[in-house]
Amino acid sequence: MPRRTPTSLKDAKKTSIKSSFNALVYIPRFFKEIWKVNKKLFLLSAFCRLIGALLPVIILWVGKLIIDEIILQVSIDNPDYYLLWTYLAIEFGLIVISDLISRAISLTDGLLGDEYNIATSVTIIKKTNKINISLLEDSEFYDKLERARTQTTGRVALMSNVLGQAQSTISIATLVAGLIYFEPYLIILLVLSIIPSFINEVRFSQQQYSLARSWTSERRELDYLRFIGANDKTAKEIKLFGLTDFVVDRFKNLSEEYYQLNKTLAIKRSALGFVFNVLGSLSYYGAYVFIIYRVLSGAITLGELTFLSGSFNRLMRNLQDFFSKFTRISESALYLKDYFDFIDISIVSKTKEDMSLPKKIEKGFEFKDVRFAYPNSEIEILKGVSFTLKAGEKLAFVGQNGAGKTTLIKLLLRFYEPTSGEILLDGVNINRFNLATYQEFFGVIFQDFFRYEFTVKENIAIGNIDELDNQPKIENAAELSLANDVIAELKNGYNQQLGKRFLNGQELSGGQWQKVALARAYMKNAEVMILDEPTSALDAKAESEVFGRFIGLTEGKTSIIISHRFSTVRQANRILVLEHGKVLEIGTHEELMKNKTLYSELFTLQAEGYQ
Ligand SMILES: Nc1ncnc2c1ncn2[C@@H]1O[C@H](COP(=O)(O)OP(=O)(O)OP(=O)(O)O)[C@@H](O)[C@H]1O
Repeated sequence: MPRRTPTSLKDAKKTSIKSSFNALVYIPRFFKEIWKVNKKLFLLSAFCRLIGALLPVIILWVGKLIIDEIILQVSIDNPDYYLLWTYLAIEFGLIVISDLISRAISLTDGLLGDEYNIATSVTIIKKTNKINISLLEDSEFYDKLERARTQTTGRVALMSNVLGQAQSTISIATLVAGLIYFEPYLIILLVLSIIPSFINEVRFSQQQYSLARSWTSERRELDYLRFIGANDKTAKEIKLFGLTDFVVDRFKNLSEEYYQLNKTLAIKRSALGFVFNVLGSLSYYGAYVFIIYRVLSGAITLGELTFLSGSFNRLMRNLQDFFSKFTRISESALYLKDYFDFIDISIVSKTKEDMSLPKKIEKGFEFKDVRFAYPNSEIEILKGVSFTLKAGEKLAFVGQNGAGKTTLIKLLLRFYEPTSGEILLDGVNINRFNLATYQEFFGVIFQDFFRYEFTVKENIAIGNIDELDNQPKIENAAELSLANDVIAELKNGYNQQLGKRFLNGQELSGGQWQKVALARAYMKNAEVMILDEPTSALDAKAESEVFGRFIGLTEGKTSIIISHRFSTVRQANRILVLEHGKVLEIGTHEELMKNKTLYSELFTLQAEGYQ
């Protein structure tokens, strides 16, 4: 893992305040998405918030009426308490409604948040699937994906905050109206009490976001270290090689760095926050003194005093909350930008995908002087590769580790585009076909196939998930790949959960996993079959049997086999020997043996090893 130069707080300040305000433009789109998720719930939440916004001023007003009524009744000879008890009953009713409303708000927010969460997770998974592999392997892009993925809870909080903000705005407007009606001068004190803490909040939340953002890849590294440090897959090596301290030190050093930067920021934020809050309290008491003075001079009633001081206090808290939420919103809106940036990534092909795929391959594939370097890499992996894969032919790729065999497959499958040269199918450049339908053409098992911790049945059906319920087809595929013997030993047969992550899961050996994965290749009747070292973990007998079946079954089918075992390779119609990204030789086993170059040398070497 290459480490970047440590990011300081200063570096982290790069994202400007302006950009945080700019990010607010994503809010309407965000709400459009939430609206689409559940309209009824959204309307219910908005309605509750409207009621919740009006209640504070009404409660304060009823409080004023109660006090004034008490004073009135105390001062007269024949008191009548009917109105007083009525006011009290109304206030009680309002308090009950207020509680009900706030619970309804958190309930609707929670439910809406959960639904939105599910919807965005699905969107991210679907989008990731559409994005080209080359982009997924790019670390900058990966960081974007990570931010989009991990900020799901942040987005839910954002929704509550924005809705809460709308509620606060109405609440504030009604309280301000009351204040203006009785004592307009109080507004000046209110503004004075609020501005400093607002500036403080904006500044620090901005820095917080910038810090978190600039540390995306380090946080990814921390996650990775946490994963390898406490994981069943790595436990063997970590214990055996005594790697615990190495991993712990690396984790501690990196997290300590982040912790320190965060700590500095948090301390500064709290200290300044305290100072500004004291300023706020000062102005509140200034207002209080002013109101008391007005009562003493007979300008306003005691009831109005409670109303005004209550309104002022509430307003100040509401405004502080409003501004701190505002900064939190603009901070989360920046994450929103990451999310929309991710889902907006253009997946339009650079070329016109206007040709229709042949129903059946007529001539075959042709690589014409294909050169290729992986994105962000200077190293040319393929250096002018030319060959043909004829329709119905079985071609084997042979070559040393890193020669570029798998890379050839990745180009054929259009995971990447050649840097120069072209790949043709029946004379048409493959990038002229619709990508999804083109890829449908292939049945591929990679050497680093994924071990899905699902049931055996699902693991096999992954080769053609539409056939998940087609048990005979799954069993047939398992038989062809020899996985049926493995499954026969499992307690729950085809329904056995694989892997150790979930309850009652059963772990398989490397070779057993390979047999299960291999069965995927037989799940669809693909035009082209590609097996990239599919038998490396099988014992010699099993391998020969697997290949015997494969050859028999794919008779007349175009296929590619990559293998380091020459007993397998020799069964192919032709063999392509790749060396340092170039075609060294291509021909039948007999032809290559006669050539007496790399193939015959390696074949003889391996044959001797078996004697
Ligand atoms: N995603 C990638 N980004 C950058 N370089 C890569 C990537 N994948 C592979 N390479 C590099 O490309 C070269 C060829 O890799 P490739 O997997 O095609 O070799 P191979 O012939 O299949 O090897 P093996 O027999 O070990 O499977 C290697 O040097 C490897 O480091």
